[in-house]
Amino acid sequence: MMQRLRVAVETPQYAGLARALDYACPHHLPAGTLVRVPLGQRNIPGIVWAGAPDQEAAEARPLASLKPVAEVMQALPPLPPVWCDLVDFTARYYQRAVGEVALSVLPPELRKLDNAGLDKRLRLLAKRSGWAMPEPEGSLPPRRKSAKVQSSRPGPAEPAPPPPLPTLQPEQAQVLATLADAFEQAQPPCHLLHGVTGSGKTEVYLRAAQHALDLGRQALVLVPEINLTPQLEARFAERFPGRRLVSLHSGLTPAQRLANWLTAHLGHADLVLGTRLAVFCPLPRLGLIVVDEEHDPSYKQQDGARYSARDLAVYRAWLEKVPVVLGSATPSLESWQHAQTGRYKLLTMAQRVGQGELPKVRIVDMNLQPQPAPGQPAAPLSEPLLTAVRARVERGEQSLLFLNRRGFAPVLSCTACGWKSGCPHCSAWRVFHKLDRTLRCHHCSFTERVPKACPDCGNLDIQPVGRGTERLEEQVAELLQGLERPGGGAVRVARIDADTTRLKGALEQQLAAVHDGSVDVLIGTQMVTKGHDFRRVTLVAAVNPDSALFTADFRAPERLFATLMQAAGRAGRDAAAAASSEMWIQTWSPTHPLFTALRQHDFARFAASQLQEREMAALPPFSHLALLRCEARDAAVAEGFLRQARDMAQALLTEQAADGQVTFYAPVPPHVAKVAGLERRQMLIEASTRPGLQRLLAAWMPQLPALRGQHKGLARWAMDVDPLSI
Ligand SMILES: Nc1ncnc2c1ncn2[C@@H]1O[C@H](COP(=O)(O)OP(=O)(O)OP(=O)(O)O)[C@@H](O)[C@H]1O
Ligand SMILES: [Zn+2]
Repeated sequence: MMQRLRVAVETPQYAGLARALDYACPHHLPAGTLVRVPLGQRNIPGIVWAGAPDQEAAEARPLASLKPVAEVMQALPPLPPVWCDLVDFTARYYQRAVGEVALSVLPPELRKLDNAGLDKRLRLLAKRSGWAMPEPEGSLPPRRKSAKVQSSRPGPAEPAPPPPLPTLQPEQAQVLATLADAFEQAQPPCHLLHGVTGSGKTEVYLRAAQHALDLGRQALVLVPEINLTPQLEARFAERFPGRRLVSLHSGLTPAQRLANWLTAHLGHADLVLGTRLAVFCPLPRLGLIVVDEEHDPSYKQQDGARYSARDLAVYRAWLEKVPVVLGSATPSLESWQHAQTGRYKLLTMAQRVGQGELPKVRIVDMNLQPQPAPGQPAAPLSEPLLTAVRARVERGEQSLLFLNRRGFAPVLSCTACGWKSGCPHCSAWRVFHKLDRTLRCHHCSFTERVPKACPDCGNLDIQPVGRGTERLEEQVAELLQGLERPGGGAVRVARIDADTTRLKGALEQQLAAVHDGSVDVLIGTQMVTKGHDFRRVTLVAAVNPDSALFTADFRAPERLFATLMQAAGRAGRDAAAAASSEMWIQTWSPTHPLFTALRQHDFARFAASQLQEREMAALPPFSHLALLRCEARDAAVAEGFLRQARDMAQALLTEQAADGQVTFYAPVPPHVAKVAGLERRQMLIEASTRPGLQRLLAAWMPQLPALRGQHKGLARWAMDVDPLSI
């Protein structure tokens, strides 16, 4: 007999098809089953969704009128119920259609395959990896409770003997004892591991993962950036020979990503390391979630469903009743506040491994430095900093110079008429890249050759203004010319940023050169300040951190503090050299309290003062924000839409019983107002309670598509719940 099935399919946000669609099927299919269903002229992938049939839809579309499911993807076991719950929650919380979220977090390759194609892939993978094919009915391998069963399974490679384990530091041992308890609890708490840089957090993750594996479970480890996965992968692979380890991030080929996802979903992977998208990886034996550098903004997805993988990891751990560890030297103020109120369990590691000291912070007051002669570019490094770098080179130690701006110069300017290299499509400058002599817009990618003469007045003298990493590299190499390394040979300056690492394998190669000591001075963007365990770096310098001090975003200080602490943490990681390690800051605001706190390595004090300010201003975590963004060719259209949307919301609020206060701010342009020819505007909504905000959004968002017709030229809009930058 035909049955009614709800199927989640990917529909555009504005189609208004927020719910799953109904189809007919001759037999019952469990929720989570992958299917292909007809929609319009095509067959598209979908997922059977649980829940009571929609009364209204059932009346409007009787069973007999429903289209049948086109194909059941029997080759794959259904996605587990907790996975569906996580997707449901994500869709509800971040105000997106369930089908959109569900399908967008599957490997893209999976969505393309039919059952035969998938079956073929699975067989190939099973053969290559040496495991038995799943039963066609899709039964999962049973949850293994004992380690004995586990180890009898063939691993991917000939297991090498595991390396000897380091003796735990007392703080590490204490943290691990607490975590061991958590594994025993029916509903383990969320842990915030606040460990200073170099305190051995990774060792804690490794041991906790070991614990999960010993229980026959899988561990999921999230890192903020792709470029941190290879080194973490190497550390885990070395620690767990014979265990199956897969990574999940957007840098994999589609085929690799599918294979790794399948390995995890079928329960064959013991460890999954990945970036934010991995939080959705189905894991039938999940036993532990780790979120490394939990404060990192990369955990927030910036388009589609703008989810926070960190927050979802906490929710998922709660759903699956497994321990979760959020680790950071500079926790987000949201997590820190939860730890203060006892909602999260705070674990602290205040000591560096081997009693190593944290680097001494030196502030260079740029107001006191000699100014360049008129017409001359300013020197990138102040005299005292340059002297310190030279001394390191002569001692055979490494220095890391951090500048968060790539390219040669952020803008080119005509010395005669003042023309500047603006982007014709954006309200931004185009950056001068010297290597290929281009002007590139970092917002819309519009690229042109550098003009030979000023396009406005024909003057031949066009000069770079300001400095990016490419220029810093050139200038520093010049400043250090003639210097010799201890063993002989000229000083070597290298640069690592998004431009030098475009080619596959380039980053690994460049990092290897730093690790093996063939680089003396490393110049880089934020990319090099995170996570790396550089053993020979004894000096880190923030060349120009000031711009971040004075932006309008209320999170700017929190973010700058985290970045600088993390950068400082790259210095003196070898306990033997720790005492002479230094973090240098060149600034025009040397008395800024942020730098004072940094000097004392006092995160707690900094956090307390920030939280106090946030509380007074009713900002997160003391309020809850959503940001309605929209884009149109004409700014007035964008603003008109936002204003009408606001009126609608205010009308809804008077209908709803009050659940705290909700405040609407006026529509404003974001930091970069125009991108690729579209004007952007945004409206901030601030609510005193989370349920109050959620209730408003749930009633309001479905009404927005109806406004579209009244605002001709509106390109798109999106709601950003818990926005990270405003
Ligand atoms: N118990 C230990 N005994 C000896 N060495 C250890 C121990 N724990 C960690 N280490 C070593 O100390 C160094 C720093 O540890 P790790 O990279 O885990 O620090 P971290 O807290 O993750 O730092 P960051 O936050 O800066 O990334 C590593 O080289 C690691 O191998
Ligand atoms: Zn542009």
